[in-house]
Amino acid sequence: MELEFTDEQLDYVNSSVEEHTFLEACPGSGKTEVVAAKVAKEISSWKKRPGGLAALSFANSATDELTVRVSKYLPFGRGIFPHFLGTFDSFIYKNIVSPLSTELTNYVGEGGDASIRIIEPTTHIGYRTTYSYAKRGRIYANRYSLDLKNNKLIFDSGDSVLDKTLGALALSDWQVKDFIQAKVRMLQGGFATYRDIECLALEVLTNEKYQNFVKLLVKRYPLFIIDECQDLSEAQLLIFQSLADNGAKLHFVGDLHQAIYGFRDVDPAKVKDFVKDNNFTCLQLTRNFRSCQNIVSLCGKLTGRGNIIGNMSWLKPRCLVLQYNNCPTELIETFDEKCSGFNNTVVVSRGHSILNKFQTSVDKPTHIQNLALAIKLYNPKDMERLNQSLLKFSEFLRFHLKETCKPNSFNCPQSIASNLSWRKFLNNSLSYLINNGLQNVDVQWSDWTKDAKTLIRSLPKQSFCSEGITSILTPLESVNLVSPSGSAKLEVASSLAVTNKPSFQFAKRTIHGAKGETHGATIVISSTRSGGDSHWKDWLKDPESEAARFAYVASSRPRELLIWAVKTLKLPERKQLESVGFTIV
Ligand SMILES: Nc1ncnc2c1ncn2[C@@H]1O[C@H](COP(=O)(O)OP(=O)(O)OP(=O)(O)O)[C@@H](O)[C@H]1O
Repeated sequence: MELEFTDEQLDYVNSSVEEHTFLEACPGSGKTEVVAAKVAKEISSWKKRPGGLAALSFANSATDELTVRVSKYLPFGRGIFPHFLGTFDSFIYKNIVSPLSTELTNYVGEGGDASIRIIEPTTHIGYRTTYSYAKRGRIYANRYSLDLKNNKLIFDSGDSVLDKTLGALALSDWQVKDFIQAKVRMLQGGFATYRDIECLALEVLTNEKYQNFVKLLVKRYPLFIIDECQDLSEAQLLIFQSLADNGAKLHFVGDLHQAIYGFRDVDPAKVKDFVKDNNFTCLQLTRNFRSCQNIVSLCGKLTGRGNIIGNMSWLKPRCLVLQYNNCPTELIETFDEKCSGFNNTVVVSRGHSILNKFQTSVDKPTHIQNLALAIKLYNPKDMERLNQSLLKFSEFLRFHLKETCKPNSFNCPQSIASNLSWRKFLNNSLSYLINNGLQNVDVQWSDWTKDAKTLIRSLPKQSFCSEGITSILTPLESVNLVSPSGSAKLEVASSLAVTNKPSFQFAKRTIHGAKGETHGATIVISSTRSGGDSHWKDWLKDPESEAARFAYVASSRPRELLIWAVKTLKLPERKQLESVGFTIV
């Protein structure tokens, strides 16, 4: 269906590319469509060849979506070159760091190819500090990055306890040197994390030595359009500051009220300052085409934003609070009843542990429990369960293969080009494991694990594994699987306690996973205790906080019905929720 753009949307599509511009887009405002129309318009009338524009997103899925929509506006067969549509990470890797990789790292490569290999912080590699720290042994050089602006180390290993422990250390100069030297050795060996690539890009942009390169880079890419700009970290803002200082024009598009990546040093206040300091022209999209006004008004109160227009208001309440005594799963039948008739109901919560309650009694499955859950949930006739099953199996494999994986792709290793072939492999493997008896979970963990070990070791030899997949499965040939600690004599099925309730068909997402989605009805589950960012009281405490933004992102997903499921309320608490616009059921 062709959209008729609103005046606000057209203002952005027709905006000048000779000025820095910030398009503040409320939820459901058709931001992706508007950005696609803008990119296509600029491509069609582009006068700065051989330069091109760079339209950057933060996830591969967002880039794919943008590319499809841009192509729709362009004449058939029209290529994208000299323009760049891709992720921020791939842009700086390909256009800033790769051309200078040997100069930056001393990595000479092989056969004239000095491409740096990207690795994840969780990968085990041979580069470590010389000394041990915090009783955690020698630290892998890909577990941390260097914060050049503030002159400190940032620990970002994916293991929050380790990160906290190491982050709290008061390091002496010789210790900092040890960390830096390990990092230098890793870079010299041709490996880097995406955060290292950011550091190297900053080095290029700020070191006078590379001034001519930067001048050419800005000629090559005089315009940057950045989607979801609220997710820009401090280091990424520094990169854009240097590009702007050298003459590039920036278009930021996003919603500062949807910034939920505080854990990776993202602070929307910094983006706001950047926009102000660089005199951006500010435009707004204030029409929400997704949600009815009842939901839009409530969301406005969460983050103190009141000028958004939604779809038609309903007289019947569309924002409900349901109460549970101990566990939100008590409400499964009420959810069914309240959401019947709405397409696409999704249960959303801050973390996985609440969502897992709707599936299993295991809060944080270990890798062997992931394998058993994958087997137990496998059902090719039920897409939701099949996806859960493939995901759990891919997590099990990721743990054992230690490969660097692509995001949002069922942990598909970087070296496997096709996500689809990886998914097929996961499916074939599960079906192989099940056909060979692993679906019998009415046995003790010790027996089940023994069988699982034999079958997993034989996986690389199966005919459904392509050559590429077989080569990365080598670690499985000698894999050792053991029962979850203290559970060897317990029955697998009962200790997993997977919910088989057929009526509970709703999809489940964390708030991060639900970002950008549209639902018919959204059920947001609050945790039982406040004090973090997963409880409704945390969400209502301060409209400027990240907790409020979590509630905002989750609650702005539904078209028709928003439910918050909370632990039994006292009278003042009921009043508090009613004052935001909820009807307490
Ligand atoms: N001018 C328009 N007229 C009618 N519908 C529109 C218009 N612009 C956008 N829409 C519709 O609005 C809906 C929401 O758009 P979209 O999902 O792109 O929102 P978004 O801005 O990316 O939201 P969020 O930031 O919450 O992810 C889509 O179904 C889109 O087709």
